[in-house]
Amino acid sequence: MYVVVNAAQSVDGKLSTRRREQLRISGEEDFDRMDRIRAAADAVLVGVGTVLADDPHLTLDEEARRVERLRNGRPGDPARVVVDSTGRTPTDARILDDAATTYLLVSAAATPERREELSDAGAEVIVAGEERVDLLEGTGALAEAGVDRLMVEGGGEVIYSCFAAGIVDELQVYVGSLVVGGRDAPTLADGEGFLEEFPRLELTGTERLDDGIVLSYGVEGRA
Ligand SMILES: NC(=O)C1=CN([C@@H]2O[C@H](COP(=O)(O)OP(=O)(O)OC[C@H]3O[C@@H](n4cnc5c(N)ncnc54)[C@H](O)[C@@H]3O)[C@@H](O)[C@H]2O)C=CC1
Ligand SMILES: Nc1nc(O)c(N)c(N[C@@H]2O[C@H](COP(=O)(O)O)[C@@H](O)[C@H]2O)n1
Repeated sequence: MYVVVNAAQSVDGKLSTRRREQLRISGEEDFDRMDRIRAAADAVLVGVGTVLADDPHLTLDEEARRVERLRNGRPGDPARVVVDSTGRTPTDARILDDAATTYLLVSAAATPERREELSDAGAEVIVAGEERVDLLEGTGALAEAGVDRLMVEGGGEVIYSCFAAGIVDELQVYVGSLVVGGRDAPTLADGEGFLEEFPRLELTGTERLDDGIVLSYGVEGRA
């Protein structure tokens, strides 16, 4: 499976404010670029923190659906994936509507009753891990379900875990021209943080879009 992480951050590395409310960092050109990455993916993944904060839909806009998905011979939207150990995704979340398949990666900590409720709400529930979702196991199950190319949109906890699990092949970051600040505001990679064996990146491209810049990286050690 090929994994591409895409996110938008402020100049000081924040994904949103300390209140964790959705913050528009990208402009129109960058949202179009994001849509093209979504269109090329078999599935788009976020953490439950993002679902609770943003209630995202994670579908394509009409133009991306028409041009990109059809061009790749795969009409329709990519699947949606939520990393959600205990099954906190609300059953009326937009991500559970019938616009596309939605996989919920839960752990054994999600009760059978909660798994059934989420399944009744339309989710394909996959159990991976004991306490927290085990991303290697979870992405392995997604690969078995036919996901060859996965886009990770965030937030900071899940992006960190993807790097820690060693599954990231490519990182694209849009750096918007604003300062957000706040020691408790989510950043591109939160979690525990690395003390050694930092993921090393190779800068593969830069592009000015809107009033910001896209930085593209490959991850060293990934073919
Ligand atoms: N600017 C951007 O591009 C984006 C911004 N955001 C922002 O990020 C914020 C949400 O980010 P976070 O709070 O970091 O939440 P998150 O979306 O990264 O979800 C983290 C949660 O997922 C669950 N989880 C289960 N297994 C896990 C594992 N193995 N590793 C990590 N998490 C696991 C935990 O409950 C954890 O708290 C919101 O403010 C949202 O608006 C989110 C996506 C993109
Ligand atoms: N690329 C990007 N730029 C921003 O400025 C953002 N705030 C985000 N957030 C992500 O986009 C999701 C919204 O998806 P829908 O429009 O609901 O499909 C949100 O949940 C974040 O993942 N991304």
